[in-house]
Amino acid sequence: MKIADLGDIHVHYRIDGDPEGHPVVFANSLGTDLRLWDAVVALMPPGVKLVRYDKRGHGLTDCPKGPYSMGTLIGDAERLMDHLELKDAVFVGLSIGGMIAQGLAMKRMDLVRAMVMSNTAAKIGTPDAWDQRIATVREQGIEPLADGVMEKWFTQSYRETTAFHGWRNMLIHQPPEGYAGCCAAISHSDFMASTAQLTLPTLAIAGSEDGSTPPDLVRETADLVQGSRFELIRGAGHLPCVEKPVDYAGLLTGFLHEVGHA
Ligand SMILES: O=C(O)CC1=CCC(=O)O1
Repeated sequence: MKIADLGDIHVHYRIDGDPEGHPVVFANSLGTDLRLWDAVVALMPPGVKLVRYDKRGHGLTDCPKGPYSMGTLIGDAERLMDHLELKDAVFVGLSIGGMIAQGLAMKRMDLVRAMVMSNTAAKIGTPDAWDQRIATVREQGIEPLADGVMEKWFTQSYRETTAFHGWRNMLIHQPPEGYAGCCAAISHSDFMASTAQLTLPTLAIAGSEDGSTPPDLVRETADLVQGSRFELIRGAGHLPCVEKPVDYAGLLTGFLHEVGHA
């Protein structure tokens, strides 16, 4: 197991692929840990260094008291990349991970050579809805939210599989403090103005049945970035890397070739 000591936080990360290869960094969504990328990582081409991590309050990373700010989450990604001496990465961010990607690309162009904005937006949800979610988690834990969240994450047919139960368990086993802390970070974030200033190779990916960041929202966000293109994965919800890993890995591999990373 790999843990980075960043001074005020211990961050769990994992490296697969070629240690000397071009870096690809994966940042996952709210309520998930780095296993989110297992199926996609297994399908990546040779010659790339695949780095993933658990954001604060999730997985095996420390869970400091919340609420967290998006700036702190971006700072964690930045400090982890500096710690691992990663530069010129393709940064793949899903949902809140995609918000981290947008913020990091704005702050540190030396770290982010290109980005994948997966199932994300410049602004996700409304502060009222996030406040309600935070209140529920603080009073009752994550379980009462789980069925509603699963309808956003997965299509009906995936929700009938055995594997589905593992993802539901992943959600409800996250520390409530960390989950609520990240909800607060999303609630207060609006990257509309800053993302509109970005110019870098960008692949936006949406899932046709995504109940959290529907395709039109992802497309609108991608349109803010000069150098972006948009791809839709059919038959997938908010986590197409889980539901359609072959399609997802195919898009990612094509993009890595385009930017000279594979
Ligand atoms: O859990 C959800 O509603 C989906 C989601 C929104 C932001 C994120 O990271 O995941």
